[in-house]
Amino acid sequence: MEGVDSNHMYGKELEVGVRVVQMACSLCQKLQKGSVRPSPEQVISKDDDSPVTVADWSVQAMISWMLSESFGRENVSVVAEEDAQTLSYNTSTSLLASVVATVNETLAMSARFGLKGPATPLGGSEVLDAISRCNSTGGPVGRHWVLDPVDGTLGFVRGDQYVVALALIENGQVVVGVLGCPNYSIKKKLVNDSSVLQSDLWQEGCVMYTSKGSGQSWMQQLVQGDGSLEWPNSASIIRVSSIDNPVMATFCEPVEKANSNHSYSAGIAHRVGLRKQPLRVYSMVKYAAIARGDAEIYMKFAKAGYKEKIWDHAAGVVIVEEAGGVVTDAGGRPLDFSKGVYLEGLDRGIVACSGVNLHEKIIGAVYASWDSSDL
Ligand SMILES: Nc1ncnc2c1ncn2[C@@H]1O[C@H](COP(=O)(O)OS(=O)(=O)O)[C@@H](OP(=O)(O)O)[C@H]1O
Ligand SMILES: [Mg+2]
Repeated sequence: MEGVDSNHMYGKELEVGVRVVQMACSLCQKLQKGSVRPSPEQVISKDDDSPVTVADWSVQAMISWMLSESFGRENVSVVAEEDAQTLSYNTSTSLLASVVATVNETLAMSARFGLKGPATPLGGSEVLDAISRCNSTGGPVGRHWVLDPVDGTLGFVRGDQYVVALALIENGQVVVGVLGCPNYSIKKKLVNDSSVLQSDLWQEGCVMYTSKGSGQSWMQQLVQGDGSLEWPNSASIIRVSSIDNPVMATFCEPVEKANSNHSYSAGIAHRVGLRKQPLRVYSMVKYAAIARGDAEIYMKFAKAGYKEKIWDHAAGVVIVEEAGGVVTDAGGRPLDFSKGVYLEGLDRGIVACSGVNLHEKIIGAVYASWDSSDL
């Protein structure tokens, strides 16, 4: 019952990654549940109409700062979703103040997560600097951290599923993946005792992680309350589902029709004989569900012209693969993380499956139906 330890390849990167993602989840939970939950005016619309909140900027600042501290600023290249422009406007003083307060409150808990915080609280310019440093564009050479501070921001704002996603790419390959899922519970063992509420048997939130080539993905509980993170820790190996009969399979897809064509995926589902209603879930929790065997298929077919970003997939893909699953584009080719910020050359969409049989069926159905679709 122990997680991958620091003797493992990428041991230090994995350990620091898990620690900072745990800390980031704690930050997000406080914001999502607490009195400081973002008010509507603190949910800002970006140029692509997607929302951004204090949580997105605070997580990015905190993780960027911690990675620099742990590996040396000059060695760290981070490709991440947010920039600091909006926060730097004169009109954003109170927004920046909220971010700075949230970052410092979180960094003050560093010791509980086995990390070292700053000697004195960070100022506004240091926080802006930490966010802006994550402007790397990645590429085929060297090491690049890839961060989606809050993936599924809509889910976060609505009190639903979201993740903190951190990955490390080395020479174009995803080598470490960490997914923090604050609202995706771990089911504890069922207890045959009527005095115990079943709802008390669920532990809130989990963190999944892996390193490439380990052949194993792991899941641990989210640190709750005043708890501390132990490492190597008590974690469980997760494995994809063994179901390969389409009749029994569950498929998941994005909640928003704007992000994936629901009627096209329904057509694919019909062709391969999937019977269950789709599980519509915000964020990379869809990859998490495949990795731990709660669903068998994840399909995403974005509108023509939309370019998928590496931070929306990197951590989820490696965790699914190491848990025994298959992830490709809709043409059946591996996703290419070596081309910078975007998954360049992506063919039609993304298909993640628990095994090769289901995967072959879905890809076959895409080839058989694409020309008659309006995508
Ligand atoms: N037009 C369009 N098409 C496809 N994908 C888009 C599009 N616009 C945005 N995005 C990206 O989708 C991320 C959310 O994807 P999800 O799978 O979680 O979708 S959904 O929220 O469940 O509908 C979302 O991630 P976050 O911004 O981190 O929430 C975006 O990066
Ligand atoms: Mg995202």
